[in-house]
Amino acid sequence: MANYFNTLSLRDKLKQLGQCRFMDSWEFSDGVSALKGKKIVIVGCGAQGLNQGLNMRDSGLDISYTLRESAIAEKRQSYVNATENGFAVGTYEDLIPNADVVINLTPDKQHTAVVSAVMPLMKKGATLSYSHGFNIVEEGMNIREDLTVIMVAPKCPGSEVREEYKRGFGVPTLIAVHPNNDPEGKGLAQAKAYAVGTGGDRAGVLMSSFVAEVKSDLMGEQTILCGLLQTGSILCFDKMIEKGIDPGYASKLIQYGWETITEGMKYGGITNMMDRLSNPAKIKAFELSEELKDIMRPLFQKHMDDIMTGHFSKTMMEDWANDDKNLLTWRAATGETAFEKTPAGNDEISEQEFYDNGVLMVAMVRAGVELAFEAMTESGIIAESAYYESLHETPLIANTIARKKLFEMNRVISDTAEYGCYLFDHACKPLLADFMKGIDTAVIGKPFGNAKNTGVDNARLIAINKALREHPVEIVGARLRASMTAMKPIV
Ligand SMILES: NC(=O)C1=CN([C@@H]2O[C@H](COP(=O)(O)OP(=O)(O)OC[C@H]3O[C@@H](n4cnc5c(N)ncnc54)[C@H](OP(=O)(O)O)[C@@H]3O)[C@@H](O)[C@H]2O)C=CC1
Ligand SMILES: CC[C@](O)(C(C)=O)C(=O)O
Ligand SMILES: [Mg+2]
Ligand SMILES: [Mg+2]
Repeated sequence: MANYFNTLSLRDKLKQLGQCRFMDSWEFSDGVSALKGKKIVIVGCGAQGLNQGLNMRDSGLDISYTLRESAIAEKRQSYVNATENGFAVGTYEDLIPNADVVINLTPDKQHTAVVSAVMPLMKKGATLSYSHGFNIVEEGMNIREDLTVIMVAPKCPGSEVREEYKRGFGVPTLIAVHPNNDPEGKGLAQAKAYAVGTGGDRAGVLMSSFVAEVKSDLMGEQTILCGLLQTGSILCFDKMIEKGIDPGYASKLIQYGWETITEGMKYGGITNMMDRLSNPAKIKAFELSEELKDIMRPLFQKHMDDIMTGHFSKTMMEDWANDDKNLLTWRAATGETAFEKTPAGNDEISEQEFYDNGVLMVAMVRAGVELAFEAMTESGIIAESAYYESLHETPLIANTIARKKLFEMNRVISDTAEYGCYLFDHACKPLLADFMKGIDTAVIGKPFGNAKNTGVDNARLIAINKALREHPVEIVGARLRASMTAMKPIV
């Protein structure tokens, strides 16, 4: 199998990378009808499998789960997830031959083996679905010609897919039909119905391509979404300890700080997050983030380049072939970091204090979101997609750190995201070593500035506000957030 993206002509690469249209809510007026009464079988019952299945069943669809025989025999967690929630569970032989739609929600590493096993059992004209296109785009998996191949990719962790649905809403979702596998022309209707089933249509759906999803998803998760949050957590924590801040306080400031400051960003973009700081602190955060952008830009560009050329996927697949040696070593090392091992203290930290004492964290978030967005859009990924994979998803990942630190984040995200996160983190920490030497508690751990002297230069403040507000991620973000709010009352 050859990397599918690399087999495309430049023209086709650019066409598929640039495929992205924000769909109107009227385009979902048929609801789940294209899937109503169809036998839908999900392979795997993990982070995405369980939560997508629960939503689709609540939306009136016929859902059952197929698991590998060992998972059923040993009553593993996936078996418990499915059976405790009242779903029928069976082997591939039991369920796949009657399935109209097979949804592959196993880890990316397993896709070639799983798809090779289920494909011969699938009935003629059935549909195979993914929530991430790695297998098709990076591994070049060829699917039987009579099968339709679609993708419905929620832009968030599985836990949020369920929580948002229960709130009567959904999470932004990207849908796609593989151009090589749409023999009956039904792929789009089924993908739309699936997005309605998970609640994705209520939050906004991007009509995209397998290629655009893979390249943007990999970039987001490696850099701002997971990689930089991991690097930032470790560096900020270690700096506070070096400077004598109470370890319990430092641990708490980081663990809950990302969630709090990115909540401000969720509502009003980088502009609002920065506006939560005092004027002198905002100017300092802007200066730090400019410096961070200059230092980290080549690393963000390298990740984007390695994703585009297939170098990243090639090296990760080498680790798959090596029994995940790197992944497992890096996972264990993360568990040993001082931040991970220091419990959060009992100090009360007010919402505003997370901003005031976390100026460096604000600067890191701004730098990371803008750099990721810039690297993606410079490479032909459309702004809407780049927004979801940078600014939009950062607060959702920050929530996982608030639950149980980096361990929880890396458990909830896919193994593919986890691998890329460590790769970025290992390159980024040394890159920021000199920068961190100049950092003290004025920007992490203690309030910035002197409460008695809050004066700033007007012209400088105006120029900074303009730069923040006019960044393209803010322009597209304001539009997308407005349409998400407009969609909510339709529910
Ligand atoms: N994690 C997330 O939030 C997101 C994930 N995605 C994508 O969704 C897909 C699923 O990822 P995720 O939910 O993280 O996966 P998980 O690791 O959470 O779940 C994997 C499931 O697959 C089963 N499984 C593992 N290996 C095999 C195998 N060889 N054969 C059959 N079943 C197997 C596991 O069961 P058992 O081991 O018991 O057999 C488990 O039920 C991936 O393509 C991922 O990129 C997309 C968006 C976000
Ligand atoms: C950010 C990581 C992710 O892409 C996701 C939750 O969207 C993943 O692969 O887990
Ligand atoms: Mg993702
Ligand atoms: Mg991913």
